[in-house]
Amino acid sequence: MTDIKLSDINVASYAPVVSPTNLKAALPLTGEDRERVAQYRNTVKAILDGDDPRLMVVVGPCSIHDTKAAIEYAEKLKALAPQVDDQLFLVMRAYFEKPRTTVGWKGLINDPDLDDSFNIEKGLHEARKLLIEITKIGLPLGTEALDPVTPQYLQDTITWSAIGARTTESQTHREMSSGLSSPIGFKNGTDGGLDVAVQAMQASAQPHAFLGIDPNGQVAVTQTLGNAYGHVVLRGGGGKPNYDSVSVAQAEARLTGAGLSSNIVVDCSHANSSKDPSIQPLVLDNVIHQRLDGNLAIKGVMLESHLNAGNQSLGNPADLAYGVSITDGCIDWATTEAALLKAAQQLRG
Ligand SMILES: O=C[C@H](O)[C@H](O)COP(=O)(O)O
Ligand SMILES: C=C(OP(=O)(O)O)C(=O)O
Repeated sequence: MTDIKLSDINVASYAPVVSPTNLKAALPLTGEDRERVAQYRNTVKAILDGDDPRLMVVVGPCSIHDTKAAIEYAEKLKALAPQVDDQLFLVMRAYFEKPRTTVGWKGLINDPDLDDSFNIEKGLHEARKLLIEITKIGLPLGTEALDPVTPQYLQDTITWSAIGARTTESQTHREMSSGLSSPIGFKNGTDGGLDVAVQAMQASAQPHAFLGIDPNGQVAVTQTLGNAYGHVVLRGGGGKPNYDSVSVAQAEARLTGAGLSSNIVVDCSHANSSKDPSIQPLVLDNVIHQRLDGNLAIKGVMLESHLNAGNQSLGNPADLAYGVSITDGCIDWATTEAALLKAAQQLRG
C-alpha cells in the first residue's frame, strides 16, 4: 500500500526550461533599447497622469503566429508613427499568450510550431527575439500577461501590459500585476461587469507576497510593491458594448467612487465590435468624438489589426494565408492606417 501513487496522476511529463536569466543572456536587451523602453513607459505614465495629452493607441494583431509578418507590420506602424505622433502614442500589440474560452491554440509561446508540439522553450526564444527586434525598429510594445511565469522572461521589453477579461478576477493575476514594471490595463469581465476590473486595480495597487519564480527560475516567495498605474480597459461583454459615452461616464463614476484615478482605455474590438472587425473604425470614431467633447478620462484605445483583414482557421500551418490572424478577426493595414490618420486629424481640431 505504501507505493500507491497519489500525486502526478494526471501529469504526463515535466521538462525543464531555460531560466529567465539564461534567456536574457542569450537574447539581451541592451544600451539604447533599454533606454527606449524606460522612455516609452514614462510616456504611458504621463498619459495616464494627464501630463501628456496624447491618446495611447495599442494596435496590432490579435495574436502573433508568424514573426516575419509581425516585423512587416511593425515596419508599417513605425512609418506611420511620425505622421500621427503629435496626437497619438502608438504601441504595437504583441500578444503571445491567448486565453481561450474553452480550448484552442494558446499562442506563440505555448505552441510556436502551430502543430500541438508545444515547444514552449522555442516559443519563449521566439517571443523575446521578436520583442527585441521590434524595440530596435523603434516601437513600444503591449502584451497580455497571462501565464504568471512569463513576465520574468519578457517584461523588460514591455511598455504596456493587459490582464484579459477571463483573468481580471483572478487573485494570481492581480498579485502578478502588483509586481509588473509596466502600467497595466484590466479588462472588464466577459459578462461586461466592471467591478472585477475596479477590484483588480485596488488589489494590484497594494503590495503582495506570493509564490513566483525568481530570475534564475527558482520558485521563490515574491514580495511586490504594488503597481500604481493600473487602469480599466472597456471591452464590452454580455452581448453589449460599453464604449458609448454613457458607459464611459458610468465607468468614470465607478472609479472615482472607489477612490481610483478615472483612467480608461477603450478596446474597439471584442464585444465592443461584436467581434466584427470592420466595426472597429466606427468605435474608434465614436471614442475620438468623446475626447473632442472633452472626455479626458479616455486615455487610450485598442485596435486588433493585421496586414490583411479577417481571420482564418488553423488547420495545416503550411496552408495559412500570410498576414491573416489565426485568432480573432482583424482590420487590414490600409484600414488601420486610414483610421489612425483620420483620428489624428480629428484630434487636431
Ligand atoms: O482575443 C482573443 C479571443 O477573443 C480570446 O482569446 C478568446 O478566444 P476564444 O473565445 O476563441 O477561445
Ligand atoms: C483576449 C483578449 O481580450 P479579452 O480579454 O478582452 O477577451 C485580447 O485582447 O486578446
